[in-house]
Amino acid sequence: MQETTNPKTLYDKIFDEHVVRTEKDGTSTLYIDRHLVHEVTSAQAFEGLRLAGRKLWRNTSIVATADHNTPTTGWEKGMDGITDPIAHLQVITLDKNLAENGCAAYFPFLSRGQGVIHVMGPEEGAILPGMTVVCGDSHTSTHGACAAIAFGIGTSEVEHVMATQTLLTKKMKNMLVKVDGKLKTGVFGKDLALAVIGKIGTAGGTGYAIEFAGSAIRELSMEGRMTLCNMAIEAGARCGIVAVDEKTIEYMKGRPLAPEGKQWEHAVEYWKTLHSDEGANFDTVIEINASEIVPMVTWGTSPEMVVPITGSTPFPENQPDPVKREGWKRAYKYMGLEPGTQMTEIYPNSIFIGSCTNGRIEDLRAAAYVVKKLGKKVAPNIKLALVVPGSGLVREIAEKEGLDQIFIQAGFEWRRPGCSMCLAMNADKLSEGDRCASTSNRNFEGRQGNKSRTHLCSPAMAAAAAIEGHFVDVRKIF
Ligand SMILES: CC(C)[C@H](C(=O)O)[C@@H](O)C(=O)O
Ligand code: SF4
Repeated sequence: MQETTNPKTLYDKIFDEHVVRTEKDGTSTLYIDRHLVHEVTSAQAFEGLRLAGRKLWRNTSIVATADHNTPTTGWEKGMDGITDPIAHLQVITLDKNLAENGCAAYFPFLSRGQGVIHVMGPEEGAILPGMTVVCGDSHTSTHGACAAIAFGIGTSEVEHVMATQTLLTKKMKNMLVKVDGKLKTGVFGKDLALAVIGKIGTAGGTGYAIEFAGSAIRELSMEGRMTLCNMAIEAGARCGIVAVDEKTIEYMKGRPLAPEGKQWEHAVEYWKTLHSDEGANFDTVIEINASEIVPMVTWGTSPEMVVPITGSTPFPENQPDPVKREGWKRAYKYMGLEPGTQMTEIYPNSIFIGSCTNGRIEDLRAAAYVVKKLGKKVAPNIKLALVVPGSGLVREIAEKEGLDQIFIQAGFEWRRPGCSMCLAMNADKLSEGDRCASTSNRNFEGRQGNKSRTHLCSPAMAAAAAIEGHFVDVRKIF
């Protein structure tokens, strides 16, 4: 008799490999391979363990850094550079917890390798194909780009993983976002991410793991795939994932925590099986033609409030859903904008290039390319233009390539790595009424500072807005 195997999605394949047991109600005990840790969501978990007299089940699963609270200037002042007492305490508590408990790798504040956990993690080879990866941070979805199941968890779950190396969870449904065709020059992974969210909405992916597939995804670099998976959570999906291909394997090669020699060969053999099987069943399929995607910019206070740069802000009366209509009206008030405004007529006064969405080297290269090509200084209406590399390594590579000088000479500030102005948890904040072109992933009310306004876009778009003083169609620059 011929053996028949059930075709599986990539997500189901990795999930099933990690299930310890499944209860009748579908709750599974899932084994966790990699635990990423940062200063904001780990302190209580470590404290919980201590109080219970427990040890870490496998401290070598932990890779950690301090990123949210850390300043991006004044590093010469050492720990004193952290002026906020709570932030200061969180950062030294992380130091203490990791010294006491041990880990696979730790990049403390002020160290050369420090960076946003979701930028530094893949660079270190901490995330390998086929792994289950968690972190007390919603943008853990980023690591699905490495063909891993990666998702954010809460602080009590962080403690559970530390104590048991497992997590109680239910299998998500499978969604396939199939993107075929070619992205036009000047259109990036970020535009694709915003286009997907614009299409399915911020709740479109709720309950799903989204696999991104199709020729346009194969064309994306690993960095581009990370940008896309990073924003899966903004589409409501806790987890985004991309199958292994040659780019994935090439990316892993020689990374500090990647396997070597015989183990590498073994690993690669397994990694090559990490794709959805022919005929695997997806609960939902969305198809997108990459060649139709135009650079995108958000106009409102949710990532789904997004339009192409060639368009204008929408009219609430055309929104059929009454809840959304009210949301739009509120967003207009908050953003200080009118319906029907051409996107190219929006003038930010601040620029933020960085974050775990777009703080990678190819992002800085794209931004620097635009700055150099336009050949001018930051526009007079821009009072603050920050470039914040996502990690120490990104900063080093950028400096070797002279990107820092391109930015500095044009009037940008070149900062140390960290979450920075992505969220108002450190000294990099906007003031009331400020309007920012930002390469981050969230444009919620107050996200970058009390009563500040955020327009999400690609690094090329943010760089162009810095120089021209307003949003422009960056396709013309490339
Ligand atoms: C602070 C952290 C828990 C939070 C997250 O979970 O994503 C932050 O990184 C964010 O981007 O809002
Ligand atoms: S860069 Fe922003 S989105 Fe990413 S982890 Fe930091 S705060 Fe969260």
